[in-house]
Amino acid sequence: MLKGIELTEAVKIITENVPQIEEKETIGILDSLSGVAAEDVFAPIDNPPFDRSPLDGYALIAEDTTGASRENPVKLTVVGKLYAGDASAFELKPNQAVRIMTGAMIPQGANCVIRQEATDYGTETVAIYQSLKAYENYCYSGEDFKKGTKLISKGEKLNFVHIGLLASMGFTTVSVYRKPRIALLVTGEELFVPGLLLEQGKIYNSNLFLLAARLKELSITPVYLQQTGDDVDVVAEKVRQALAVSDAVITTGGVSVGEKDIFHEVLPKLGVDRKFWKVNLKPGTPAMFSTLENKPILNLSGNPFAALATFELLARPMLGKISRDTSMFTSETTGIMDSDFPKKSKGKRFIRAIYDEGRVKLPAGGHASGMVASLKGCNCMVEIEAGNPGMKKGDQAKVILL
Ligand SMILES: Nc1nc2c(c(=O)[nH]1)N[C@H]1C(S)=C(S)[C@@H](COP(=O)(O)OP(=O)(O)OC[C@H]3O[C@@H](n4cnc5c(N)ncnc54)[C@H](O)[C@@H]3O)O[C@H]1N2
Ligand code: MOO
Repeated sequence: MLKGIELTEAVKIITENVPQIEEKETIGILDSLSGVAAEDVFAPIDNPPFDRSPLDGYALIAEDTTGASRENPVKLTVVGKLYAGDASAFELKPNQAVRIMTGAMIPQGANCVIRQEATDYGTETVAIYQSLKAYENYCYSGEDFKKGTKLISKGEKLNFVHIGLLASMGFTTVSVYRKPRIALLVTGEELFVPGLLLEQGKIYNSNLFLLAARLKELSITPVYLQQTGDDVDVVAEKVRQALAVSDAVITTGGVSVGEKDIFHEVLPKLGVDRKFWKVNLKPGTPAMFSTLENKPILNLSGNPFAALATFELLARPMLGKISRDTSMFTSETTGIMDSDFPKKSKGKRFIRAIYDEGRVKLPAGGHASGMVASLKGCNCMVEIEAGNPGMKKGDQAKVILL
């Protein structure tokens, strides 16, 4: 088999040849979940916007409570009541208190709040059973964030915390980079749509669903999902259609050396600039990458695990670059093998596995690239370097987290 390029080289070629999304859009904050901030966001207000009570109790002047205890209470005159949401018009004088609820503005002149449990709950006058220090039980305006603070930086991926924060600043919309539009096209005359009764020689198309679901997990909704046979002209037309509506096209099947491995004919027909064919890894060796008018086409192997492995290794860096979402890049760790895994082939190999607190377990089922069932429960791939005859129990393994 023709020698391919190394994985690092393949990733470099991909990331150097895909454009980043430049278009920004202003969308509702809830719709921005998992979007990438296109601008810095500065707080337009202090939060909280006013000094407020953290307790249900009485706002008062700490100096009035000196020496107060249950045996020796201090009596203060209650001059009014403040609920959360009330605008305070009070100006407290010595020996006065205001009945106050959690979240209400602390009135002018008061410098602390006593919890109601340390009083007699009085309405005209209140007995104070405890001595307080100035600014005890006191929430300052701006203690969460000050007006002008940069709370979100351009390039940050927005999660539920960012969205809560945007709301707490009073924003209803936020500027994000447009989400990438990804097209998925799977090829193969043998493919049947799930739901139809299988005929002899046919299999259900699982790749389209596997990869579409994976994209969704990565917070990308594919814009084009198509299954087609092995007709070169039809596939070429579908790729054209897919490119017209997307930022990148990912396909599976038809990239190896068989007579129906049609992408060798489809790509020249489209007039693409093919950047590589074959990467020195298993599964998914015959992956191909091209660009057409600056848009990437990534052709992955048809075997479901090969498609998934190369999606993780090649498509995710591509998506990371396009979307500017750095969490799209896979992360690595190391773990100790719980069992042996002998490797026959000489080249680099990725196997499915389960990473759990520093240990790497292998699933019970088979590891062939056409096998899907044993993928269940797997959350990583172990990278076994070229030349390594296999992993032994107790070996340290390089783990790519899925
Ligand atoms: N003589 C050689 N034969 C093969 C070689 C080789 O070097 N010399 N390489 C093998 C390797 S490695 C791989 S990987 C496969 C890759 O083939 P393709 O990427 O061209 O994929 P297909 O032939 O179309 O399909 C492979 C396999 O996967 C099944 N498949 C395809 N699409 C789907 C789908 N959407 N859902 C589920 N399963 C799918 C397909 O039926 C095949 O069984 O080539 C080897 N051959
Ligand atoms: O490259 Mo393939 O190992 O059979 O998926």
